[in-house]
Amino acid sequence: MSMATKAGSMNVTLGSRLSTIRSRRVVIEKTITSADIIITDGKISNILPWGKSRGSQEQLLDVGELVVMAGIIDPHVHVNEPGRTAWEGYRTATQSAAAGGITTIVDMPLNSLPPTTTVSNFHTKLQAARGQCYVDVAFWGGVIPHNQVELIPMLQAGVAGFKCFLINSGVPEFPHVRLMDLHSAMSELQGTRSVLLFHAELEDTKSVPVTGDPTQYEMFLTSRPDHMEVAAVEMVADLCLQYKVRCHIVHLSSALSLPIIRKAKKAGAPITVETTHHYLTLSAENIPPGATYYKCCPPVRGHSNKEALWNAILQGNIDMVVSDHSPCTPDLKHLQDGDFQKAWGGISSLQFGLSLFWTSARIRGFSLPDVSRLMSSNPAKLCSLEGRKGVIKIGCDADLVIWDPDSEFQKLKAASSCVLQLTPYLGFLLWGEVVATVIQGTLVYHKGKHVLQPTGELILIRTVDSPEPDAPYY
Ligand SMILES: NC(=O)NC(NC(N)=O)C(=O)[O-]
Ligand SMILES: [Zn+2]
Ligand SMILES: [Zn+2]
Repeated sequence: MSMATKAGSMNVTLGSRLSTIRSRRVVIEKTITSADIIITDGKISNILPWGKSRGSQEQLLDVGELVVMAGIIDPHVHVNEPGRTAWEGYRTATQSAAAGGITTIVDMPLNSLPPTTTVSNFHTKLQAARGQCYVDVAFWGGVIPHNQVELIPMLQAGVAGFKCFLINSGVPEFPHVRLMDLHSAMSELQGTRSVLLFHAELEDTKSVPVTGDPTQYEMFLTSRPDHMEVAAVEMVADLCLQYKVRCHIVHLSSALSLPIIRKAKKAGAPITVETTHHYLTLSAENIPPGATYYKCCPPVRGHSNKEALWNAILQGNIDMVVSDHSPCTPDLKHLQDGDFQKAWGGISSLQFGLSLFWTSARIRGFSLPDVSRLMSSNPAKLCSLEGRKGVIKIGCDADLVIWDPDSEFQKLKAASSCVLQLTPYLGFLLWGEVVATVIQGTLVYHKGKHVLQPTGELILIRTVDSPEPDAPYY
């Protein structure tokens, strides 16, 4: 369903200044209401009943029945620039985000070279991002052994919080932490209101090495059993209760860890948890031999685990749904030999998150306000983006996503180079066959003007003051 047919009188030249956005379906917290969203100097200044705006008609964008809601915030994105830009850079990552209705991404501290583990490395990262962002970008700092002296300075420099690994991260320059490192990091962070994110898997020292055919997905899955996550989550929950520092479990893959998190929350631990689109969309039973583009850590597990994750979200036991967009160049995925043990662990889904989630959520009893809570407001709270001073967010002030949740399912079409350029096979082999809701447009705001980015072909509507044809907004 194209924007035009469903929208009202779109009598505004895209890329112009807007003072009102009118819709019959504006998602505001738990409600969906007909409203006029009033914009003053690029910020939402008021929300009036539908039709009540006194703004000029030329600056009115009436999107009819299309849904308008806060842009998606994805707090788990690996943008590997500088250093591994060929895996993913800011230009492609933020174009892909805009193509999928995501208006803020929070960039993980690893896979770029250098990793964001010192203030100086953070400044290198910021330098690399400037001038390439099509949506807003905030940044996580990294906790690794012996860098606790860098934590407060990184916080003061503007990172949104911190991330650490409890198991090999896959890149040598970001070593995982041991318990003693966590005690020093948590002591540093006590009282700062910051947050520490955990890749929660612990090496299984007791287990016998898994042998067998490395092209069989089952062998890889057996090598990373649920109890590696359960043991890690138990350790995080204990630390969280001990230090009362906000802790967040990233990419929860196993539902078996959920009772621990629920119990810790009840005991007063400031702990939250996310799961990802691939754990909610894919299941182990359907992963063919050698299909290493499905490899991620922790692994995609079985169908019944996937159903348990969906139930946990419905019951409010999982706080948010994110991408864990972790791309690499196709050669690193060992597509030729199909060796799951050797292949890079990471799945690219940034552009497709909202479509993937809504495609299943809409038939599982979720409402649009649920989507906004799970994919915008809760992630915003995680990263303290709701106005905490000091968190650096660069890019343009991207605000809203406009879409048609009732659109016929269509084959997901990679609109931006992020999925196509870097992982041509992976993007399509993994998601190309998925039919899902397509996002119509993302409203981004730049230098006094709103730009509606229709997705599909991701046409960047130039703002009148952008120097060259597809200049980045920032
Ligand atoms: N270095 C990575 O990007 N790792 C990521 N890889 C995955 N998830 O397979 C992650 O989030 O752990
Ligand atoms: Zn991880
Ligand atoms: Zn990750």
